Amino acid sequence: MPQGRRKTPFSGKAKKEQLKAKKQLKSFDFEGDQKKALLVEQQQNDEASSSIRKINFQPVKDNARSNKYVLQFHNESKEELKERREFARQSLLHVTEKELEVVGENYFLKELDFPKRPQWSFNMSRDQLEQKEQKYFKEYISSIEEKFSWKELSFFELNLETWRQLWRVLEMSDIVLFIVDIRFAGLMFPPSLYDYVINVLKKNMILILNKIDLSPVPLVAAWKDYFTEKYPKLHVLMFTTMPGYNLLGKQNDKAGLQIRRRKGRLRMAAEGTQLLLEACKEIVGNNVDLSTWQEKIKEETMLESEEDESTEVGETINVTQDVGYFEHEHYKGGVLTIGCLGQPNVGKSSVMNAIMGKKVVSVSKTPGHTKHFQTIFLTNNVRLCDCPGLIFPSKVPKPLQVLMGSFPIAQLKEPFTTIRYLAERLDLVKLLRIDHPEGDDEWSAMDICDGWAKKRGYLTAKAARLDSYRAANSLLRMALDGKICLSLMPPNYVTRKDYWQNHPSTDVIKWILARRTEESDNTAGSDISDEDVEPKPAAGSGDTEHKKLQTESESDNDQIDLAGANKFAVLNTED
Ligand SMILES: Nc1nc2c(ncn2[C@@H]2O[C@H](COP(=O)(O)OP(=O)(O)OP(=O)(O)O)[C@@H](O)[C@H]2O)c(=O)[nH]1
Repeated sequence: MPQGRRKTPFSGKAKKEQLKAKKQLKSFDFEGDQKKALLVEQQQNDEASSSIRKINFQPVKDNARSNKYVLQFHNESKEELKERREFARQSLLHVTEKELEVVGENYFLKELDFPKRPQWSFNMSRDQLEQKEQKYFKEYISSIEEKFSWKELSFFELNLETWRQLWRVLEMSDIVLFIVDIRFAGLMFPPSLYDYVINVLKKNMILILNKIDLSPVPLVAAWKDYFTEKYPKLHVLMFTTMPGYNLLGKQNDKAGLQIRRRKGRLRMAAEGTQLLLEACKEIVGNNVDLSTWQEKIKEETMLESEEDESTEVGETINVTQDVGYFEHEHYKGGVLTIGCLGQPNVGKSSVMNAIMGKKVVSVSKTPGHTKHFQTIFLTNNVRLCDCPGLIFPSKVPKPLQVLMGSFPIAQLKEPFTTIRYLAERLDLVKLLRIDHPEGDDEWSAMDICDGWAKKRGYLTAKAARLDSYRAANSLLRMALDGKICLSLMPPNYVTRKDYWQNHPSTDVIKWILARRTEESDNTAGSDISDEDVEPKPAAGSGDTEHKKLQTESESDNDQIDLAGANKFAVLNTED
């Protein structure tokens, strides 16, 4: 036998697999599904053996660069996932309304600070700066690992590149605009960021409570008051990027969603924007002349909705390239720079569009859509800067993070504990009008999913069993959109409901919502009648309306999102 490299035994099946893989690699130069699948598979294999999970990974050839800003989270272990799946099969427990009250500091612990940019100077080379930041970030992660186990922590951003985006936006901004989704406001606002912006950077900070169309008006008033009291230097504003949502009146009419849709061009959220302008005026004083911005709002308010919807994505965008060094000077050149920060999916891009009165940055239902910060001039001396969504380290439970939109639903390995979280706080059985799949009266999260799968006819392709996974995904998407609407509450809200019901700021809230018709203040999150849930279709019209609804809601970039607040329409929509 000739001397040389010893061959390892190779089965016929393994040989076949090898040849198949080679064939696939040969077709690498061709664009198409095969190449995409190969790259995603390659990424998944890498991931399985790594402690870091990369999310929204793009299957492109030049992946090193394109995927610089992908979300990176700690990978959950197999045991963790197994434990959670078993938990989802156990009977649901009832959670009282009082337990929806949250105190942010219990989740954003002091020991869980966010990464700050290490000291730098103009004498450092780009490489030196890069290395210093990498070393710092590694040490930062190790220090967290020493104090906490990954299991008890939330998903939070582990991609240094994304934190760098935050550092740059913080450096270049005169005012930091932090945006939260009102439904989860208490668990989206990191006190450590407030402390850093106000006390270390000595900058001003505005908190935008966005998506107020999704929460009851008294609850919005209570959240505003909570933040104003707790963070005295914070300017707190309420906002919706979908004002005039209820322009067409009744909401539980036979036509369901369609009647709640505001028709016409995408317009500026003028009421909310006016309040933002006033807050900015108070902050900048005489340093920047904001009269052009005021003019813009005035013009917009006077405009009739006859104009065309103008979509001008990228028109005035100046995607700022890597800014390694940036020395901040307040109101440099008489320009006010406002940096928009917040967790993924809170509506940062939508807020920018709503302030502009036209679509200038792209919006998506998929969390983590904005990858690189971008700047845009609102007027000749007001500049907005949109930062990618950032998840700060905390102890917010993972199922809740999914509902908050911090984690892309499509990438979830185990959606059922999130359904459990939801079903213990909202009466999903009643809301969805589902029957127990086994005729029982003890419900588990899995039963809810199976009940929904049965109702919607979701079956697996191979064995034609109920597709619980698809049902769970469908329910989570509805929760993200606000069709199934869960809102957390500030401390002591439940015992003081009457007080908030008649609070003076409820009038301002209704004005921001631009509601023209008299409506109940508790539209979101209240009880649902049978009539609301399953409206009888008008003779001969149901089918067409239903189809229209499907096509319109499919668009990922649909700024005037018809789904929005209408939890009454859960049975009218397709996912
Ligand atoms: N109901 C309601 N939905 C909103 C509002 N603002 C934004 N949305 C929806 O929230 C989703 C996320 O909006 P984006 O503007 O893409 O959010 P983002 O914070 O830029 O997201 P990332 O790119 O993940 O950082 C989209 O489906 C929007 O239509 C609002 O005021 N009310």
